[in-house]
Amino acid sequence: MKNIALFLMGCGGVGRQFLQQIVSCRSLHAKQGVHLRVVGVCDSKSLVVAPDVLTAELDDSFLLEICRVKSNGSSLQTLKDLGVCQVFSGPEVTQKVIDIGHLGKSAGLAFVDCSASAETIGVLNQVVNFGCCVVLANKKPLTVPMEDYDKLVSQPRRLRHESTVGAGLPVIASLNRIISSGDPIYRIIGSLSGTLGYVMSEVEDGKPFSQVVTAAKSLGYTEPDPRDDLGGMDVARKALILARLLGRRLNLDDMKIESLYPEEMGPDVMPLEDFLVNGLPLLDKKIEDRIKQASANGNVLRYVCLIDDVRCEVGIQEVPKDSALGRLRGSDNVVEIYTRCYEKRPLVIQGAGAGNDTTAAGVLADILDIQDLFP
Ligand SMILES: NC(=O)C1=CN([C@@H]2O[C@H](COP(=O)(O)OP(=O)(O)OC[C@H]3O[C@@H](n4cnc5c(N)ncnc54)[C@H](OP(=O)(O)O)[C@@H]3O)[C@@H](O)[C@H]2O)C=CC1
Ligand SMILES: N[C@@H](CC=O)C(=O)O
Repeated sequence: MKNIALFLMGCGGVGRQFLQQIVSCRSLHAKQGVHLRVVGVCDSKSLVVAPDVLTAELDDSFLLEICRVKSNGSSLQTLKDLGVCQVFSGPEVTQKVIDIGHLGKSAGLAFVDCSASAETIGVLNQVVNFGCCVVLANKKPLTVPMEDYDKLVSQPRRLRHESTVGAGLPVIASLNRIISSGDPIYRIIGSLSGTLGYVMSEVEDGKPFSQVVTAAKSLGYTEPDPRDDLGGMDVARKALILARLLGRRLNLDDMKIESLYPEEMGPDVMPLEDFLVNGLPLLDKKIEDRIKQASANGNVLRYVCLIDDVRCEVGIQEVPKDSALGRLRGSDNVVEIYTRCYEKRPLVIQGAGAGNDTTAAGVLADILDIQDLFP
């Protein structure tokens, strides 16, 4: 039986779904001759770890208890019946996580980043250096300045990040296959935000913007702060990840990013709760008017991402209702890839582009994909 040791960073909507999928896929994985051994889990403040990272694991009932505690909004410190597991909190957590990476060096260990933090890059770069694998749902480690990015991607066979673009859709895998076949990629165009896709199509159907954004948040489509989606930053990160995969040496600062909310409603000015309760309704009329105007022209609004040899940009565009982008509904993403082989008729990838379930499934598939790197 192949034994894959995992350490999970981030136990929010995606992280919990990931743990639940591991537990529910036990018999399937056993048939495939694989066992996923979760050795530790951390959130923003605490860490729970098995007594011996080389041999022990957090058992399934304990993993489900972690999910229960975290979904109640409690800290890992409130976990009862720890048995032989240990909990750490505060400033020592980061060093403990790095120590675990060091231990995992010989036996094989994958760090799974399901956080939404830019701060995990320090730990990830250290554990990559130790020889660990890294699997990401978190886009931020891939959109750091180039110097840190280069370190993270220095061992490409040990890095997987399918869920960072298009949730569970096979966007990265398809691009990697095209790149390795030597087929030049001329252009990528698409709608890569599940949240903005859902918001635009629901507002088109007559619902208020503020109500639809709140629904997208509760459906698990948005980032922890939906302004990351509404401000275009989340799509910009996805576009940057794709552009860097194509070899472009760009940073987020180089990109033009169009926002659906004004600066005075930004995270540095307005607390999240205030934005959700008071800020969002103030935007209803403006968005509704823009959508009506597009409709009067026979069009719909879509938040579009475009990457070619010179451009890497994201923003709102009016597109014909009956185009591939215009026909998108709900949280679906669509990506069109134009290459020498797909010159006139692009390779098109389409489907659910957000949600905890599909994202976690993408992470799980990435892990099974690197099983050959484990003893
Ligand atoms: N939902 C979706 O459709 C998709 C999501 N993603 C990505 O998945 C990631 C997770 O999203 P989601 O689950 O919704 O986010 P949540 O906000 O629900 O959860 C984030 C988790 O990360 C933890 N965390 C924060 N900082 C750190 C840190 N420095 N180290 C370790 N853990 C940390 C939080 O801790 P605490 O509990 O203490 O706050 C929390 O448990 C995001 O990066 C998102 O962009 C990617 C594709 C699709
Ligand atoms: N918030 C993101 C989730 C996936 O990356 C989106 O809406 O697409």
